[in-house]
Formats: sequence, C-alpha cells, structure tokens
Amino acid sequence: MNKTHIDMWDECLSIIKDNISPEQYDAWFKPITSVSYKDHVLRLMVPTRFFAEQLEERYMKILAATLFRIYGRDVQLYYDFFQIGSDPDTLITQQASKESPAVKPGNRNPFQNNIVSDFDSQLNPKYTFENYCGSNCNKIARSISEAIATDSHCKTFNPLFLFGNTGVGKTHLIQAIGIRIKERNPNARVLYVPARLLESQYVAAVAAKPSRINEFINFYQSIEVLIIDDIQDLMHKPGTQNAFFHIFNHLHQNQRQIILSSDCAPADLKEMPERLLSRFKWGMTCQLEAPDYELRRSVLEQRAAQDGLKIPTEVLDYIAANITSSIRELEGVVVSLLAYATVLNREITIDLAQSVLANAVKVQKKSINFDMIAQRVSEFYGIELDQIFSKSRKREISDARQMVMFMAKRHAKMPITAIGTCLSRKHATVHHACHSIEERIPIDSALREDVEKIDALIRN
Ligand SMILES: Nc1ncnc2c1ncn2[C@@H]1O[C@H](COP(=O)(O)OP(=O)(O)OP(=O)(O)O)[C@@H](O)[C@H]1O
Repeated sequence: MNKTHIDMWDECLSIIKDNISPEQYDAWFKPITSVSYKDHVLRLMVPTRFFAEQLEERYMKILAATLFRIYGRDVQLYYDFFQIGSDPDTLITQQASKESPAVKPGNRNPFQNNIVSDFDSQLNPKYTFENYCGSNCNKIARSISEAIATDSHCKTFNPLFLFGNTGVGKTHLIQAIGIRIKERNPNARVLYVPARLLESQYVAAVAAKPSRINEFINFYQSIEVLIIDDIQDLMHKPGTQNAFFHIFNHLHQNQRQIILSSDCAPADLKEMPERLLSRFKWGMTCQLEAPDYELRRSVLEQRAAQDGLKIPTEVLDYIAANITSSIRELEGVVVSLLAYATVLNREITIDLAQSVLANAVKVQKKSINFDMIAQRVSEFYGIELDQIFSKSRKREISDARQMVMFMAKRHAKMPITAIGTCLSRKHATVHHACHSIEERIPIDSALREDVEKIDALIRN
C-alpha cells in the first residue's frame, strides 16, 4: 500500500523526536503539519515565516537529513504559513504569499559560483543595519561597522576583527556591512563566507585532479570586501591558514576591506600562527559585548512586531530580565511563545513565559538573571521564594525582597521599572530599597557581610 504524505511526515517526526529533547520537539516540530507531497515537492504548514526561518537556523541539519532519508534526495521543501493580523479575530485572513525553498542541496559554494561567473555575495538580506537594534553595549561596534560600510577603503579599520560570545550579533553586523556596501555599489565584489566553508573549499581544491588551488587563491584575491565568519574555525588547519595568509596579504596590499569575526579575542586564538594573528591586529579589534537590558528589550519588541505577536509589557520585561546572554536565545523564546500562543491558542501571560523560560534558563545555567537572583537571595535568608513575590510586609521577608531588588540592579543591570514589574512593586519602592541598601553598606557591617556572601553566591 502506498504511503500517504501524512504517513511519511509522521515517519520524519519520529526520527526527529528520537534525536532532540522533548521540549525542543514540542516547541519546533509539533506545530508543523504536512500539507502535501507531490512531484518531489513537500509542503509544510508552519505558524509564521519567522518560525520557518528559526526552524532552519536551528534544525536545518536534522531536518534535511531526515527528509532526504524519507523522501529521497530530490525533495524540495516549501513552507505555508498564515500572516497573523493585529486582531486575533481576523487571524488567518491571508495565506502567506512567499514560499521559501528550505532544503538546499548542500551549502551554496561561492568558489564554484564564480567559475560560472555568477557571483553571489552569500549575504542574508535580513541582516541589515536597519534591523540591527542598538544600545550602549553595541554602540562602538555598530559605529565602526557603519564607518566601514560608508568607506570600504578606510585603512584604519582594515581588517576589522569583531569578536564576542555566541549569539550576540556578530554575523548580523558583519553581513550588514556587506549589504550596505552592495546597496551603495551593486557591482562591488563583496563576499561573505563562514571559515568552515573556506576550509572545505580549500580541501576540495587541493584534492581536485589537477589541483585547483591556484584557482581558489585567485578567486579570493579578486574579492573587494571579504567577510569571514568564525575565523576561529581555521585553528588546526595549517593548509587553509597558509592559503589565507596569501589571500590576506594580497587584499590588504590592494586596500581591499577584510572583515573577520571570531568567538574570542585574537590573543585567545592560541593555535593560530603568529604571522596571521599579528595581521588580525593591524586594523581595528572590537568586542561585541553580551546584550544589555535595553538591547534585549528592543530586540524582543522588534521580533514581536515582526511576527504580529502581542506580548504584554510585563511579559517583555520579564523575558528581557531573565534571558541575558544571547540574542539568539531571546529569539528562541519569542518563537516558543508564538508556537504556544498559536497552536494551543493560549494568551501570552507571565505564567506562560515562565514555563517557556524554565527550559531556556536551564540551558544557560551560568547566566545571571532576575529569577536566579531571587532564588539565591531566598536560599540565603532561608525564605520561601513565593514569599519574596508575595505582598507580605513581615520584616524578614521585606528585607529579603529589598535585597533581591538591590542585587537585580547590581548584577543583572536591570532598570528600576523592570525590577518593579518582576516583583509587582512601584518604581519608588524599588528605588528606595536600592538606595537604602547602598547607603547602609558602608556603615552596617552585618549587611555588608550579607551582601558579600550573596554576591559570591550569584557569581558562582
Ligand atoms: N542588535 C541586534 N538587533 C537585532 N537582532 C539581533 C541583534 N543582535 C543579534 N541579533 C539576532 O540574533 C540572532 C543571532 O545573531 P548572530 O547570528 O549574528 O550571532 P553571532 O554572534 O554571530 O553568533 P555565533 O557566534 O553563534 O555565530 C540573529 O538572528 C540576529 O539577527
């Protein structure tokens, strides 16, 4: 008996289910339904376009591998989704106009493209400066990037070496430079390439018979703005490092812009040869710091608006206060909320956000956020966590609550209003609590000792 498209999709789901956590499965695969499969074209219904993008970013490998296994290698995937209107009653008024083929036959290969003289910059059109939210923590990196985008022959910032932890926005920013340069000069040979792809192209060029290594180097030496992501992936790759050394020298001598991103500073790229490291430091080295509260809040608002998702202010405050280390995690939370809201038809409340965050926060054990601070303070004073959030005015409870406010300002750098939202207290109350602890620390040794101990609990 022939299998229906639903049977086939169910088979995919059971493979995927065995390979990811139940939380991931519930958030990302349960909301998907198979619409049809005909002439190698599989159509899946997903909640929104943003959901599809996030799904691809996170699960492209497992999704592609599973689809190839069940439907064969010719499968093409299209998404269907509805545009959510601003009024929930008018939901599902318009079928998504754009279907995006998802499973691409392997990575696009710019080096191959060039041979066919069809030059593709490999830039993701959504990574623009316009979509890049700003705050104090990324001000310098953003200004330098905009300066390069305006004057791509600028010697001072060549190369630009941008580093920072995972998910803080490096790829977005370096691609924004490329996009802006292309907007100003559509013919510019701008190329974005992840270091890992550079490495695999190099290996393929060396292995080809006859060798295509000269072609590889010539291609890269013809680029005007070369953007290499995750340069740390070239560690332990002496062959590619050597080829890149020649490419770098040629481009730099000819005043072509080189932009590099890395997950650590040049000094920490221990396995990279000195001759490359010293070149990385010739221009501008700049760190993209962990997102501060203001940035996290703006990205949340932006993502919610893009998805037509109404998230109440207190929920935005709550998420921004608790997901602190990466923008990618924040985006994940918005998508999970969206999945719950759409699929389970649930309103987005603090309770829902708390249960979505429970999983996300488990993953980022080390990050300091409001819930973690409240937990540490309540443990320190031996008070139930619920009491901290209660209306109780008992002395020991209100003291502990004041300490939570103070610590949230001190460690999570949360604004007074956001702390107030998390504890359902007024701005003036939080302001007074923080101020009074600050004033008493120098003169109250017992309090000072408590603060030091709680500081240590939070940091470790
Ligand atoms: N300032 C920002 N404004 C809007 N979106 C942002 C910002 N920073 C990051 N993002 C978004 O967060 C997601 C992760 O960012 P990105 O991939 O650039 O991080 P990354 O630092 O390169 O991470 P990795 O090192 O893991 O590759 C992307 O979807 C990006 O668009």
